[in-house]
Amino acid sequence: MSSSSRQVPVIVVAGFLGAGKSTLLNHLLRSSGATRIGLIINDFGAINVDALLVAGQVDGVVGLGNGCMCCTIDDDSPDGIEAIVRRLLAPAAGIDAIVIEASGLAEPRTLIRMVAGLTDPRIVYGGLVYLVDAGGFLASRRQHPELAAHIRVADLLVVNKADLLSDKPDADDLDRDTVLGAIAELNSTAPMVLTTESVVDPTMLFDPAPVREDGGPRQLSLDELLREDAHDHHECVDHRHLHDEYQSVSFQSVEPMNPRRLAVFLERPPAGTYRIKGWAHFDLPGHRGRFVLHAVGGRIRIEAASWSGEPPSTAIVVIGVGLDEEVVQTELSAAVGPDLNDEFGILSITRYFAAT
Ligand SMILES: Nc1nc2c(ncn2[C@@H]2O[C@H](COP(=O)(O)OP(=O)(O)OP(=O)(O)O)[C@@H](O)[C@H]2O)c(=O)[nH]1
Repeated sequence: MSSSSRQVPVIVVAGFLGAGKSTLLNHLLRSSGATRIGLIINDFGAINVDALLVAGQVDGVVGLGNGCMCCTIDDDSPDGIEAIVRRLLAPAAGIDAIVIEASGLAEPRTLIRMVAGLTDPRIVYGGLVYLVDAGGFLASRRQHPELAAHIRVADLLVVNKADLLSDKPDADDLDRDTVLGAIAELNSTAPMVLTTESVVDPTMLFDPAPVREDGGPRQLSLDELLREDAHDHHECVDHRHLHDEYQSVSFQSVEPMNPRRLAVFLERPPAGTYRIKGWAHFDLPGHRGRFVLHAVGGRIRIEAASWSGEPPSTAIVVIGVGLDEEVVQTELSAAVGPDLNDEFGILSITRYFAAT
């Protein structure tokens, strides 16, 4: 159990592909002071990019790759959620809160049921925090009406990427009032915080008190969910989840990449691509570090990072609908091998460095 005798809250962080869930975890890890957070990170691709990027920075990270945990986790297995939570609760770990980052395609209701169904008396369900990409929300919702149901079950709505919203009359999908109004209409009871870089006050997540208030909207929504007939794994058979439509293709190379050709891949990815994430190494003079790559609905961001003692390599996961795996592999393979005469090729990558 944790250093205190309180129950450890288990918080689920969900949200569509690229909304800012990992950014939120990183923010929590940096800003939670003495609170020790245990992380369970589920990723859709065969390479668990999110967990690999967090592991090494903190203890208590468990990665669950290759499929949404809402369908692939077997509760009774040694790798089941119950067993993982129990491991994190070992007294030596001194964990005060457990945060589960769901894959961007997970079904939040199933995750809530999964956590609420945990029997260990040392934990308490800490609520569903749902991240929304403010810039992509209206378009994603048109494509996936089921996102409305995800927002309805949230206990805390984090509307992230506020920097992409605009007050200009011709802002269309980026119009601030329209976006916020559409989200509020779906869930008027959950508190909504508008953020950039997922900067949320950690006390909004780690105070478990609101969940125990009888009769509050959180408790009611949980009760309703628990009463629903379609239970546990049967739900995966009976219902279509977002991830039924999506595929992921994973690419790895130990050979350095060609920055210019990789930038073209990110800018003009194969048909059906929505999300690209991972890291690359270019092994060029002055640019031998890790380049963390992100593309969400066509928006590209690249960050410089270190290898933290790992051997340099490239690992990229491409997620989308109707992806042709062979095309993805062929195009990424064609971007292997730097051109040492292309002195300025790296600029096609560094131009996407996030302004900080
Ligand atoms: N413009 C902008 N980009 C952001 C903001 N917050 C996060 N991002 C970027 O959005 C991209 C996706 O962020 P992640 O935190 O990896 O998103 P995620 O929800 O974990 O992604 P998946 O796990 O793939 O679903 C990254 O490039 C982030 O740097 C923000 O407030 N504004």
